[in-house]
Amino acid sequence: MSEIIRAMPSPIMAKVKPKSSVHHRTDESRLTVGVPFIENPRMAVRDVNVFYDNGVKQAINHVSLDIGEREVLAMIGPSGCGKSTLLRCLNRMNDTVDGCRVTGSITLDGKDIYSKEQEIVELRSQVGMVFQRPNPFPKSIRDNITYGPKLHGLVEARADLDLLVEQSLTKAGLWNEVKDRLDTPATGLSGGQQQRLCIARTIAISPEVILMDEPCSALDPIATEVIEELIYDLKQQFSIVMVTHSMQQALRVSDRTAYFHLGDLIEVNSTQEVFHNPKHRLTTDYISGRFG
Ligand SMILES: Nc1ncnc2c1ncn2[C@@H]1O[C@H](COP(=O)(O)OP(=O)(O)OP(=O)(O)O)[C@@H](O)[C@H]1O
Repeated sequence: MSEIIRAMPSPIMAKVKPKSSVHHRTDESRLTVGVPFIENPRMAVRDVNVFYDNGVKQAINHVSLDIGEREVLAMIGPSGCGKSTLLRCLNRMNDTVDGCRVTGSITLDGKDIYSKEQEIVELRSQVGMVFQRPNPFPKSIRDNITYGPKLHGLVEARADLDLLVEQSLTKAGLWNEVKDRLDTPATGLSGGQQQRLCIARTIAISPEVILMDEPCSALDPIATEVIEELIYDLKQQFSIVMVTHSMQQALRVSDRTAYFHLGDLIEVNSTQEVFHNPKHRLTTDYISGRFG
Protein backbone atom coordinates (compact mmCIF):
# COMPACT_ATOMS: atom_id res chain seq x y z
CA MET A 1 0.00 0.00 0.00
CA SER A 2 2.92 2.34 0.62
CA GLU A 3 3.47 2.48 -3.13
CA ILE A 4 0.02 3.86 -3.76
CA ILE A 5 0.04 7.62 -3.83
CA ARG A 6 -2.79 9.69 -5.18
CA ALA A 7 -1.95 11.14 -8.57
CA MET A 8 -2.52 14.81 -9.25
CA PRO A 9 -4.09 15.73 -12.60
CA SER A 10 -1.66 17.77 -14.68
CA PRO A 11 -2.40 20.63 -17.13
CA ILE A 12 -2.05 18.19 -20.04
CA MET A 13 -5.20 16.48 -18.75
CA ALA A 14 -7.28 19.60 -19.46
CA LYS A 15 -9.38 17.79 -22.08
CA VAL A 16 -9.78 14.58 -20.14
CA LYS A 17 -10.97 15.19 -16.62
CA PRO A 18 -10.03 12.49 -14.10
CA LYS A 19 -12.89 10.64 -12.46
CA SER A 20 -10.84 8.66 -9.97
CA SER A 21 -7.26 8.34 -8.92
CA VAL A 22 -6.97 4.75 -7.74
CA HIS A 23 -8.86 1.88 -9.32
CA HIS A 24 -9.43 -1.28 -7.30
CA ARG A 25 -9.27 -4.45 -9.33
CA THR A 26 -11.93 -7.02 -8.80
CA ASP A 27 -9.56 -9.44 -7.09
CA GLU A 28 -8.49 -6.52 -4.87
CA SER A 29 -5.01 -7.96 -4.69
CA ARG A 30 -3.53 -5.40 -7.05
CA LEU A 31 -4.19 -1.77 -7.79
CA THR A 32 -3.67 0.43 -10.80
CA VAL A 33 -2.08 3.68 -9.73
CA GLY A 34 -3.09 6.96 -11.38
CA VAL A 35 -6.11 7.95 -13.42
CA PRO A 36 -7.53 5.07 -15.48
CA PHE A 37 -10.97 6.66 -15.86
CA ILE A 38 -11.81 9.97 -17.56
CA GLU A 39 -14.93 12.01 -18.43
CA ASN A 40 -16.76 10.95 -21.60
CA PRO A 41 -14.39 8.24 -22.79
CA ARG A 42 -14.51 7.08 -26.40
CA MET A 43 -13.62 3.53 -25.41
CA ALA A 44 -13.96 1.96 -21.97
CA VAL A 45 -12.04 -1.21 -21.05
CA ARG A 46 -13.44 -2.88 -17.94
CA ASP A 47 -11.92 -5.77 -16.02
CA VAL A 48 -10.46 -7.33 -19.16
CA ASN A 49 -8.58 -10.61 -18.97
CA VAL A 50 -6.98 -12.28 -21.97
CA PHE A 51 -6.04 -15.95 -22.03
CA TYR A 52 -4.00 -17.77 -24.67
CA ASP A 53 -3.59 -21.49 -25.33
CA ASN A 54 -7.18 -22.32 -24.28
CA GLY A 55 -6.81 -20.72 -20.88
CA VAL A 56 -3.38 -22.14 -20.02
CA LYS A 57 -1.73 -18.75 -20.16
CA GLN A 58 -3.11 -15.42 -18.92
CA ALA A 59 -1.60 -12.44 -20.77
CA ILE A 60 -3.80 -9.61 -19.40
CA ASN A 61 -5.05 -9.47 -15.80
CA HIS A 62 -8.14 -7.47 -14.82
CA VAL A 63 -7.30 -4.35 -16.81
CA SER A 64 -9.64 -1.33 -16.70
CA LEU A 65 -8.84 1.81 -18.63
CA ASP A 66 -10.54 4.60 -20.59
CA ILE A 67 -9.52 6.02 -23.95
CA GLY A 68 -10.45 9.65 -24.40
CA GLU A 69 -11.62 11.62 -27.38
CA ARG A 70 -8.82 13.22 -29.34
CA GLU A 71 -6.01 12.00 -27.16
CA VAL A 72 -2.91 9.94 -27.78
CA LEU A 73 -2.59 7.15 -25.22
CA ALA A 74 0.80 5.43 -25.19
CA MET A 75 1.08 1.87 -23.89
CA ILE A 76 4.56 1.06 -22.61
CA GLY A 77 6.24 -1.72 -20.68
CA PRO A 78 8.80 -4.52 -20.96
CA SER A 79 8.61 -7.09 -23.73
CA GLY A 80 5.83 -9.61 -23.16
CA CYS A 81 3.86 -7.45 -20.69
CA GLY A 82 0.75 -7.60 -22.89
CA LYS A 83 0.71 -4.24 -24.70
CA SER A 84 -0.02 -5.69 -28.15
CA THR A 85 -2.47 -8.20 -26.71
CA LEU A 86 -4.56 -5.44 -25.14
CA LEU A 87 -4.27 -3.24 -28.25
CA ARG A 88 -5.57 -6.10 -30.39
CA CYS A 89 -8.56 -6.52 -28.08
CA LEU A 90 -9.70 -3.02 -28.99
CA ASN A 91 -10.70 -4.05 -32.51
CA ARG A 92 -11.05 -7.76 -31.87
CA MET A 93 -7.96 -8.76 -33.78
CA ASN A 94 -7.50 -11.51 -31.18
CA ASP A 95 -10.65 -13.21 -32.53
CA THR A 96 -8.42 -14.72 -35.21
CA VAL A 97 -5.97 -16.25 -32.68
CA ASP A 98 -6.78 -19.90 -31.97
CA GLY A 99 -7.22 -20.62 -28.26
CA CYS A 100 -7.45 -16.94 -27.30
CA ARG A 101 -10.27 -15.87 -24.96
CA VAL A 102 -11.17 -12.37 -23.79
CA THR A 103 -13.36 -11.71 -20.73
CA GLY A 104 -14.63 -8.43 -19.28
CA SER A 105 -16.09 -5.67 -21.40
CA ILE A 106 -14.89 -3.13 -23.94
CA THR A 107 -17.23 -0.45 -25.23
CA LEU A 108 -16.97 2.09 -28.02
CA ASP A 109 -19.22 5.08 -27.40
CA GLY A 110 -21.08 2.96 -24.86
CA LYS A 111 -21.66 0.02 -27.21
CA ASP A 112 -20.22 -3.38 -26.26
CA ILE A 113 -17.82 -4.32 -29.09
CA TYR A 114 -17.91 -7.98 -27.98
CA SER A 115 -21.71 -8.27 -28.20
CA LYS A 116 -23.22 -10.81 -30.59
CA GLU A 117 -24.77 -7.98 -32.61
CA GLN A 118 -21.42 -6.31 -33.28
CA GLU A 119 -20.36 -6.71 -36.91
CA ILE A 120 -16.61 -7.16 -37.17
CA VAL A 121 -16.30 -5.32 -40.49
CA GLU A 122 -18.13 -2.34 -38.99
CA LEU A 123 -15.94 -2.43 -35.88
CA ARG A 124 -12.74 -2.47 -37.94
CA SER A 125 -14.00 0.58 -39.84
CA GLN A 126 -14.55 2.39 -36.53
CA VAL A 127 -11.33 1.22 -34.91
CA GLY A 128 -8.56 1.21 -37.52
CA MET A 129 -5.12 -0.32 -37.11
CA VAL A 130 -1.62 0.60 -38.27
CA PHE A 131 0.93 -2.16 -37.88
CA GLN A 132 4.60 -2.30 -37.00
CA ARG A 133 5.73 -2.97 -40.56
CA PRO A 134 4.13 -0.94 -43.35
CA ASN A 135 1.83 -3.36 -45.16
CA PRO A 136 0.33 -1.64 -48.22
CA PHE A 137 -1.79 -3.81 -50.49
CA PRO A 138 0.07 -4.92 -53.65
CA LYS A 139 -1.95 -2.38 -55.60
CA SER A 140 -1.58 1.20 -56.76
CA ILE A 141 -1.32 4.08 -54.30
CA ARG A 142 -4.84 5.18 -55.31
CA ASP A 143 -6.32 1.70 -54.88
CA ASN A 144 -4.81 1.41 -51.41
CA ILE A 145 -6.90 4.41 -50.35
CA THR A 146 -10.11 3.59 -52.20
CA TYR A 147 -10.27 -0.11 -51.31
CA GLY A 148 -11.70 0.37 -47.79
CA PRO A 149 -14.25 3.09 -48.60
CA LYS A 150 -15.52 1.03 -51.54
CA LEU A 151 -15.74 -2.10 -49.38
CA HIS A 152 -17.73 -0.26 -46.74
CA GLY A 153 -19.89 1.43 -49.40
CA LEU A 154 -18.87 4.86 -48.12
CA VAL A 155 -18.02 6.44 -51.48
CA GLU A 156 -18.73 5.32 -55.02
CA ALA A 157 -18.65 8.19 -57.52
CA ARG A 158 -15.28 8.66 -59.20
CA ALA A 159 -15.09 12.38 -58.32
CA ASP A 160 -15.84 11.63 -54.66
CA LEU A 161 -13.20 8.90 -54.62
CA ASP A 162 -10.64 11.30 -56.15
CA LEU A 163 -11.43 13.85 -53.47
CA LEU A 164 -11.12 11.24 -50.74
CA VAL A 165 -7.76 10.10 -52.10
CA GLU A 166 -6.47 13.67 -52.06
CA GLN A 167 -7.87 14.43 -48.59
CA SER A 168 -6.57 11.22 -47.01
CA LEU A 169 -3.10 11.57 -48.50
CA THR A 170 -2.99 15.25 -47.52
CA LYS A 171 -3.92 14.44 -43.91
CA ALA A 172 -1.21 11.78 -43.88
CA GLY A 173 1.31 14.32 -45.18
CA LEU A 174 1.95 12.34 -48.36
CA TRP A 175 -0.02 14.11 -51.09
CA ASN A 176 2.74 16.32 -52.46
CA GLU A 177 5.12 13.38 -52.69
CA VAL A 178 2.75 11.05 -54.57
CA LYS A 179 0.17 13.18 -56.40
CA ASP A 180 1.90 12.59 -59.75
CA ARG A 181 2.22 8.82 -59.30
CA LEU A 182 -1.12 7.74 -57.84
CA ASP A 183 -1.44 4.84 -60.26
CA THR A 184 1.99 3.36 -59.61
CA PRO A 185 2.47 0.43 -57.19
CA ALA A 186 2.45 1.35 -53.51
CA THR A 187 5.33 -1.06 -52.98
CA GLY A 188 7.55 1.39 -54.89
CA LEU A 189 7.38 3.91 -52.01
CA SER A 190 10.02 4.18 -49.28
CA GLY A 191 9.30 2.54 -45.90
CA GLY A 192 8.32 5.85 -44.30
CA GLN A 193 6.09 6.75 -47.26
CA GLN A 194 4.48 3.29 -47.13
CA GLN A 195 3.70 3.76 -43.43
CA ARG A 196 2.11 7.15 -44.15
CA LEU A 197 0.13 5.48 -46.96
CA CYS A 198 -1.10 2.88 -44.44
CA ILE A 199 -2.14 5.73 -42.14
CA ALA A 200 -3.90 7.45 -45.09
CA ARG A 201 -5.65 4.15 -45.86
CA THR A 202 -6.85 3.95 -42.25
CA ILE A 203 -8.04 7.58 -42.20
CA ALA A 204 -9.94 7.10 -45.49
CA ILE A 205 -12.64 5.06 -43.76
CA SER A 206 -13.13 7.74 -41.07
CA PRO A 207 -12.47 5.67 -37.95
CA GLU A 208 -13.19 6.93 -34.44
CA VAL A 209 -10.04 5.39 -32.98
CA ILE A 210 -6.69 4.50 -34.57
CA LEU A 211 -4.57 1.75 -33.03
CA MET A 212 -0.85 1.86 -33.75
CA ASP A 213 1.42 -1.06 -32.86
CA GLU A 214 4.97 0.32 -32.80
CA PRO A 215 4.32 2.29 -36.00
CA CYS A 216 7.88 3.62 -36.26
CA SER A 217 9.93 0.61 -35.26
CA ALA A 218 10.79 -0.27 -38.87
CA LEU A 219 11.60 3.34 -39.84
CA ASP A 220 14.72 5.51 -39.78
CA PRO A 221 14.88 8.58 -37.47
CA ILE A 222 13.80 11.05 -40.19
CA ALA A 223 10.78 8.98 -41.24
CA THR A 224 10.00 8.48 -37.53
CA GLU A 225 9.96 12.22 -36.95
CA VAL A 226 7.56 12.70 -39.87
CA ILE A 227 5.19 10.04 -38.47
CA GLU A 228 5.38 11.53 -34.97
CA GLU A 229 4.43 14.96 -36.33
CA LEU A 230 1.61 13.29 -38.22
CA ILE A 231 0.33 11.58 -35.05
CA TYR A 232 0.30 14.97 -33.35
CA ASP A 233 -1.83 16.39 -36.20
CA LEU A 234 -4.14 13.37 -36.33
CA LYS A 235 -5.14 13.62 -32.69
CA GLN A 236 -7.00 16.84 -33.53
CA GLN A 237 -9.53 14.50 -35.13
CA PHE A 238 -8.99 10.94 -33.84
CA SER A 239 -8.32 9.04 -30.64
CA ILE A 240 -5.01 7.23 -30.96
CA VAL A 241 -3.73 4.30 -28.91
CA MET A 242 -0.07 3.59 -29.58
CA VAL A 243 2.17 0.78 -28.39
CA THR A 244 5.76 1.91 -28.31
CA HIS A 245 9.09 0.62 -27.02
CA SER A 246 10.50 4.11 -27.19
CA MET A 247 9.99 6.09 -24.02
CA GLN A 248 11.22 9.20 -25.84
CA GLN A 249 8.51 8.68 -28.41
CA ALA A 250 5.83 8.27 -25.74
CA LEU A 251 7.06 11.50 -24.14
CA ARG A 252 7.07 13.37 -27.45
CA VAL A 253 3.66 12.40 -28.78
CA SER A 254 1.32 11.08 -26.10
CA ASP A 255 -1.05 12.86 -23.73
CA ARG A 256 -1.40 9.92 -21.35
CA THR A 257 0.78 6.90 -20.77
CA ALA A 258 -0.18 3.46 -19.45
CA TYR A 259 2.59 1.31 -17.97
CA PHE A 260 2.12 -2.48 -18.05
CA HIS A 261 4.05 -5.21 -16.24
CA LEU A 262 3.40 -8.97 -16.61
CA GLY A 263 -0.15 -8.37 -17.85
CA ASP A 264 -1.02 -5.88 -15.09
CA LEU A 265 -1.79 -2.23 -15.74
CA ILE A 266 0.48 -0.77 -13.09
CA GLU A 267 0.12 2.96 -13.64
CA VAL A 268 -1.72 5.29 -15.99
CA ASN A 269 -1.63 9.05 -15.91
CA SER A 270 -0.72 12.12 -17.93
CA THR A 271 2.54 11.40 -19.76
CA GLN A 272 4.30 14.19 -17.87
CA GLU A 273 3.29 12.64 -14.54
CA VAL A 274 4.29 9.11 -15.53
CA PHE A 275 7.73 10.16 -16.73
CA HIS A 276 8.56 12.97 -14.35
CA ASN A 277 6.69 11.92 -11.22
CA PRO A 278 5.95 8.17 -11.40
CA LYS A 279 3.98 6.85 -8.45
CA HIS A 280 4.74 3.13 -8.58
CA ARG A 281 8.14 1.58 -7.95
CA LEU A 282 7.83 -0.64 -11.04
CA THR A 283 7.17 2.40 -13.25
CA THR A 284 10.11 4.22 -11.71
CA ASP A 285 12.39 1.24 -12.31
CA TYR A 286 11.28 0.94 -15.93
CA ILE A 287 11.58 4.56 -16.93
CA SER A 288 14.90 4.92 -15.16
CA GLY A 289 16.20 1.99 -17.20
CA ARG A 290 16.55 -0.49 -14.39
CA PHE A 291 14.19 -2.94 -16.04
CA GLY A 292 13.36 -3.98 -19.61
N1 LIG B 1 -0.71 -15.99 -30.10
C1 LIG B 1 -0.21 -16.20 -28.87
N2 LIG B 1 -0.26 -17.42 -28.31
C2 LIG B 1 0.22 -17.64 -27.07
N3 LIG B 1 0.79 -16.69 -26.29
C3 LIG B 1 0.88 -15.45 -26.82
C4 LIG B 1 0.39 -15.14 -28.14
N4 LIG B 1 0.62 -13.82 -28.38
C5 LIG B 1 1.23 -13.34 -27.28
N5 LIG B 1 1.39 -14.31 -26.36
C6 LIG B 1 1.99 -14.16 -25.02
O1 LIG B 1 1.26 -13.19 -24.29
C7 LIG B 1 2.15 -12.37 -23.52
C8 LIG B 1 1.97 -10.92 -23.96
O2 LIG B 1 2.43 -10.79 -25.30
P1 LIG B 1 2.34 -9.42 -26.11
O3 LIG B 1 2.85 -9.66 -27.48
O4 LIG B 1 0.99 -8.87 -25.95
O5 LIG B 1 3.35 -8.52 -25.26
P2 LIG B 1 4.01 -7.14 -25.65
O6 LIG B 1 4.08 -6.36 -24.41
O7 LIG B 1 3.30 -6.52 -26.81
O8 LIG B 1 5.46 -7.62 -26.09
P3 LIG B 1 6.51 -6.97 -27.12
O9 LIG B 1 6.85 -5.63 -26.53
O10 LIG B 1 7.67 -7.92 -27.07
O11 LIG B 1 5.85 -6.89 -28.45
C9 LIG B 1 3.54 -12.92 -23.77
O12 LIG B 1 3.87 -13.80 -22.73
C10 LIG B 1 3.41 -13.64 -25.09
O13 LIG B 1 4.34 -14.70 -25.19
